[in-house]
Amino acid sequence: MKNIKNICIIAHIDHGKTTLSDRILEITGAIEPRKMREQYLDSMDIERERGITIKSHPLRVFYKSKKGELYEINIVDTPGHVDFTYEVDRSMAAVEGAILLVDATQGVQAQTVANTYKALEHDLEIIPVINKIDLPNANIEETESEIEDLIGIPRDEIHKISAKEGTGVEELLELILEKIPAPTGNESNKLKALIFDAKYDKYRGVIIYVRVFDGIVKPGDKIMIFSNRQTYEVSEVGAFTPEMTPTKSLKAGDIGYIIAGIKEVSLARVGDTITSAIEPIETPLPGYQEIKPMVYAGMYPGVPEYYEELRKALEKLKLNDSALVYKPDHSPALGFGFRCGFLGLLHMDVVKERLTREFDMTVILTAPNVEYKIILKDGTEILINDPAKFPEEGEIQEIYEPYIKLSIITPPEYIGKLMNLVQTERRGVMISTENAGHERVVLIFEVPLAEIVFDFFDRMKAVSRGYASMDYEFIGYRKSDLVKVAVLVNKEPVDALSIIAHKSKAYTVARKLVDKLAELIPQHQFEIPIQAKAGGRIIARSTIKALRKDVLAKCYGGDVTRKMKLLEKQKEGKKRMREIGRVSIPQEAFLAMLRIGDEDN
Ligand SMILES: Nc1nc2c(ncn2[C@@H]2O[C@H](COP(=O)(O)OP(=O)(O)OP(=O)(O)O)[C@@H](O)[C@H]2O)c(=O)[nH]1
Repeated sequence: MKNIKNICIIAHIDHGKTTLSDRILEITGAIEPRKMREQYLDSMDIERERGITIKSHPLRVFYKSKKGELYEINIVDTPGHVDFTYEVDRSMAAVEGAILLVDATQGVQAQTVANTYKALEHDLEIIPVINKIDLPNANIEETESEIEDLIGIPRDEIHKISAKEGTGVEELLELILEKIPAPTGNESNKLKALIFDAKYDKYRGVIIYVRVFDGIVKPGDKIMIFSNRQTYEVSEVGAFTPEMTPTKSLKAGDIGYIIAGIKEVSLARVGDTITSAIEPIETPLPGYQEIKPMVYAGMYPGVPEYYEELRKALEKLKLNDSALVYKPDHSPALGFGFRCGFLGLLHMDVVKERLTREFDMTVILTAPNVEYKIILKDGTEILINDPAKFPEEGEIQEIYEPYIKLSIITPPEYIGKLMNLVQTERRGVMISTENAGHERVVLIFEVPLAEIVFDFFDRMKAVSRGYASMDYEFIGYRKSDLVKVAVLVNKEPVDALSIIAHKSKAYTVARKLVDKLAELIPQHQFEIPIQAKAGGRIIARSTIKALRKDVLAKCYGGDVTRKMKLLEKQKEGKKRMREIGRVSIPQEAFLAMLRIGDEDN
């Protein structure tokens, strides 16, 4: 087993992870250069379009060292987005070492630091690597200072490469052999394997990505998934070369996949342990957690009759997305739908896009929310993630909201604007600042999660001209002074539009919300008042003036087909509207809350 090395690559988006993997595949001759791109990059369209990799395949290559010894190197991917922190953690539990890859033109970013700390917690051996040294604007010395200051690795240990041109990549492979410890574990022990990812395949069911710590697993074996005690018979095991290639077995130290007729990914969750059904181990691998959603939103079919279709689509999505949770819900305004939980806003967008692309479903999503903990006057504690279901003010004793530790890395010139954004606009409190090299500062804040789930990322990028990067972690619930702001359209409450706001901001938020709604809801034949109500009082009001014009008036004298077209167009538009009382509310209005910051940008 001493000739196996298992590693992950920690890198910020675009710092060159894929390019480095490609080069390694090429150098080790795992794949013909001509075939490489299409084969390796088989991730989802959405990921490509947004320029992020949520997760790609692990890789297994064989490398003959300069001394002539043959090694198996397994490279596991770590997703580069804060929504998927738990998956990063589990991927790290599957390996013994990490390559910390930093772009010489961009320097160290927040996510890179967070993931490096995580690697240190897992006791991984870290090899720091500066990439893109071929570029004329590479700032190698400054990047070295940043790595030294932020991570505490001396600069003479930092390796330099150009993943694009291949410079230093072979030396990097030698460094991996030299520095990364071989996996420990014993083939003759009982089977103990960690699930670090799972994908759903239409034809083959769930494909589990595993790291075997002890024992051997092969086709025909009966395995058990530890947390739910379900047993399955293994039909295939294999390695990622990079395409899935069946092997006779997977042994202690190996990374590979198992197929065992599992029907949905939620039965084989990331972090769970696989053991033998005949001779199970007693204690599972540490670190398994049920994934908990951070952000919730209501999801309703664009047309009410499509409820059943939406239910089926969500069921299918859930087959390969174990982090998605949903339960049936009903809103007086929007009818039957679902309350869905997501890991974060990126995850929410991915789900929404997949519904559109893969199932041709248009959905109405309400503004995302965090989950509040409420202590009622009678002492009961409840968790609420839907503002519409907030108890009456008179029943509430105390409200607690989730807080996060937010770290932002930025060039010093943007400190003022960022502090203003976090402290003045988002109720954040600064905890510390620290210099990293000469050109970067790390700012640490504590902020309510609710304040960053909306448009924080975009605002941060805007005020820092794209230079700041962020990362956050959940730190617990804190008592807070919050109120529900309900919205009435034409005197009727529209539950799906209600929001939770801090008391100090309720007036401003309510004002902006009613104004935005007045912009987004089209004029009708009558005047429509839009009111915001909090603590039993109307705190803001806006009015949509009555429409006097007849739509067909402008067609006067025109031919009948033109009139028909116009009416047809109106009908199309109506599909995306919801009738609340006598008022048609377009889908955008339900996300008005997300857009009230638009004019400040
Ligand atoms: N000049 C130069 N460009 C590089 C080098 N390495 C990567 N690049 C370029 O940097 C860009 C991003 O590289 P990727 O390998 O896609 O980065 P990544 O980290 O995999 O990005 P994500 O998968 O989106 O997280 C691409 O345009 C690469 O061609 C290098 O050593 N030199």
